[in-house]
Amino acid sequence: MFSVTRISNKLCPNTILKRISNNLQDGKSIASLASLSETHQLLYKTCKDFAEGELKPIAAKTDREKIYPKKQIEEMGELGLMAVCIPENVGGTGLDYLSYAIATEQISRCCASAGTIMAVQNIYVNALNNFGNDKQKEEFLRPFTDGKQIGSFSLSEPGLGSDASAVATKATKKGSNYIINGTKSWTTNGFESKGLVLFASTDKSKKHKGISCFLLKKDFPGFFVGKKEDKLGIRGSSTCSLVFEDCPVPEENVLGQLGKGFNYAMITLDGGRIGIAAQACGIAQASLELAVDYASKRVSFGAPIAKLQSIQNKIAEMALRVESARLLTWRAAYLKDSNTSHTKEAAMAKLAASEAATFNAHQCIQVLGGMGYVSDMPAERYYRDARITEIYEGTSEIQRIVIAANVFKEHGV
Ligand SMILES: Cc1cc2nc3c(=O)[nH]c(=O)nc-3n(C[C@H](O)[C@H](O)[C@H](O)COP(=O)(O)OP(=O)(O)OC[C@H]3O[C@@H](n4cnc5c(N)ncnc54)[C@H](O)[C@@H]3O)c2cc1C
Repeated sequence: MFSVTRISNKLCPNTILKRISNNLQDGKSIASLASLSETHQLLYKTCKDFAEGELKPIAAKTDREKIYPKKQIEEMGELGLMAVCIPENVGGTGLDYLSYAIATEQISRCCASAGTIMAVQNIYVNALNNFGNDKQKEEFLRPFTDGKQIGSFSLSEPGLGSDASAVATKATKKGSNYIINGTKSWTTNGFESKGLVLFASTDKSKKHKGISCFLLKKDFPGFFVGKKEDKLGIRGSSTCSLVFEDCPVPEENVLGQLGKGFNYAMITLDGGRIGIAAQACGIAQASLELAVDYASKRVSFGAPIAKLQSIQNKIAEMALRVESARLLTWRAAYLKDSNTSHTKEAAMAKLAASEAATFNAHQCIQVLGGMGYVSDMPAERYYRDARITEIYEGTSEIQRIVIAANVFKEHGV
């Protein structure tokens, strides 16, 4: 069995990713889109080995029994995967976004549920890091970097999803507190998380300019967790509604500036979409690998089905889609790392990768025939897991709107 402690001790006194982070700071090499730096290759191999040793064996049970993979998430925390792009001085791993994309793909290739938990946790810490003050970082970020405590990011409501400006949850100032009332839906990690980034309206008349962002702990009075949703896929990751009934939040828990919540959500989701694109690449890659392996072994009409041109066409198309999607994902990460605008590129990456994941999982089942349709093989799980990547953090329809708006802008229209 792969051991986090063993590999950490062998390679460095802290965690392997911290060592990688030091290499990056030494300026040894910067990632290019054509070939990964030595550092990123080492990260890739570490995450791949971990995921194959620790996540692949539990992925089917995690899905079937809807189990939160606590031990494995804590190990991912030890590896530095729960705060990948957070500076070391607040407990993070201090790596770049390309590293985050590489790591998320490898985790999701073996267990998409773990990939979801990791992606949303990284969104939570990134929001804290980008918009929080020092005191908020000490309370809501540092203790959330090692996988022992995780966080959630709650924007959606029963009446809002794609239209993120329609926040109905209210935050009313009373003395030195804001009193929160309302219901949030679809909160990933909502069942296990101890910290929450919450969006609520402090001034409904200002529409999206009246949305603010708050930091909450699970034990605040008036904060209730609803039932876990019974989902098609990513069943090891919890999705819950959250209910707030006269929940007092101290005014020092406003994240950033009042009325800037909508901007913060959009900026955070630009980065988050790169993570979901990477997750989708992982599912697309796993589907391709399974189809190739099966096609080389399954004999029909006296020869492996890999010899059939119709199977070869499917494999070619699957490989093309996942490699194209990965390049778009790495490009978006590279632009983010270069502090360059990446809204269009993140939307393109998410759109291409999520559609590659659903396409590849669909074709994988076709290549496996009947064996693709039963849970003895992971193809049907890939098919179910892939589907969410076209929905959360902006549906495919919304990604197309974002891309088109940016293309028109580029052309001065
Ligand atoms: C498993 C899961 C986990 C999630 N995790 C989180 C989380 O952690 N935090 C969080 O805040 N949210 C989360 N979400 C919510 C998710 O982001 C929303 O479900 C998603 O944004 C879509 O919103 P909706 O479900 O309200 O669909 P709607 O917005 O009602 O859309 C329904 C359909 O209409 C289309 N549509 C809507 N508006 C337009 C338009 N203007 N043009 C074209 N088509 C349009 C959509 O593309 C979609 O096909 C999660 C959802 C799921 C299912």
